[in-house]
Amino acid sequence: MRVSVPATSANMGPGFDTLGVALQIKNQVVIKPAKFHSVSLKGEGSNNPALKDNNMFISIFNDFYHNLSNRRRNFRFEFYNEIPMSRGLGSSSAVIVSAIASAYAIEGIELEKSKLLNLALAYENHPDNITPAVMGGFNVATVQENEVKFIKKEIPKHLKAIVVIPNRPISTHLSRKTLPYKYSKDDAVFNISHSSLLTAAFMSENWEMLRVASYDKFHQKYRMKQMPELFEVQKAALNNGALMSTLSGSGSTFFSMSYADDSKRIERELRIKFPHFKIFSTDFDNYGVKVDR
Ligand SMILES: Nc1ncnc2c1ncn2[C@@H]1O[C@H](COP(=O)(O)OP(=O)(O)O)[C@@H](O)[C@H]1O
Ligand SMILES: N[C@@H](CCOP(=O)(O)O)C(=O)O
Repeated sequence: MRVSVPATSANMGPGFDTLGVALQIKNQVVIKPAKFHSVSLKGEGSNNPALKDNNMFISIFNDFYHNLSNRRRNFRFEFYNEIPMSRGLGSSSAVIVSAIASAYAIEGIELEKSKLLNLALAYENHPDNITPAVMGGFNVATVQENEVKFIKKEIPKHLKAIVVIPNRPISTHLSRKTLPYKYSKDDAVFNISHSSLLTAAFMSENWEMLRVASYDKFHQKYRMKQMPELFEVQKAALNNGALMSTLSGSGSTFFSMSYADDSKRIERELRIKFPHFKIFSTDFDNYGVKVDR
């Protein structure tokens, strides 16, 4: 059985804890019944021995598997990870979503995506990564009475994402603690209006409006202060034709979006200016988590 799940870029600038997109950067896990428990890891995290012992995927998988199954079984877990950890590309959401989906799939139990999403909420209480990880596409999401309420929009093929991934990890949990406890009414209105405009731009495919809508006063400047070079990345991406350029989740990755025709040029210019960062363009994912039995 194989489960794949996309990376996600949350917030999209002003949509703190609300907006997110899924990217064609994937983690995959293959799970096979076996005589003994074993783990193999390829790609991101493969140089981290701790992930072979106390792995967040395996502990969530076991929680669900033991609740769903009356049998005791051992498994071989083969992980193929493309999503870098603690870089603001939703690695933790990917783990949560794929672990829950895997436990149901290995027991042969159908799990509706909406139920999977609500189960994932118990592990990550902001819905902006888990929603696109499950559903794919661009999503606006909120939580009401312990349920995720969301609207999804597929992203057309003529748009690309360009990611700039610094070497430095940022823990989402710690980074959230550096944000202000209260905001002024002016800042709140700024973010509500920009986030609403950005959502309307996606829904109506008015891509030019992203150039106006993607600014934020809630989190980016506080987080980007830790890595001031990110302000230069944002400026360079926008000057070279990106439609929007924002901190991805809590960082450290910077996410930009452009027409496909512009993406290679933007990627090239960013690579020249920031040779020490990993930079590439990628498609959006419109499907979300995928289970092959
Ligand atoms: N492939 C993985 N396998 C196991 N655990 C992972 C994996 N990817 C991420 N994690 C867990 O998620 C944590 C990173 O979560 P977080 O700080 O929210 O970063 P991100 O912005 O990438 O979601 C890691 O420290 C690790 O505990
Ligand atoms: N809204 C959250 C998003 C965190 O995304 P991640 O990919 O960094 O986990 C936040 O801004 O804290």
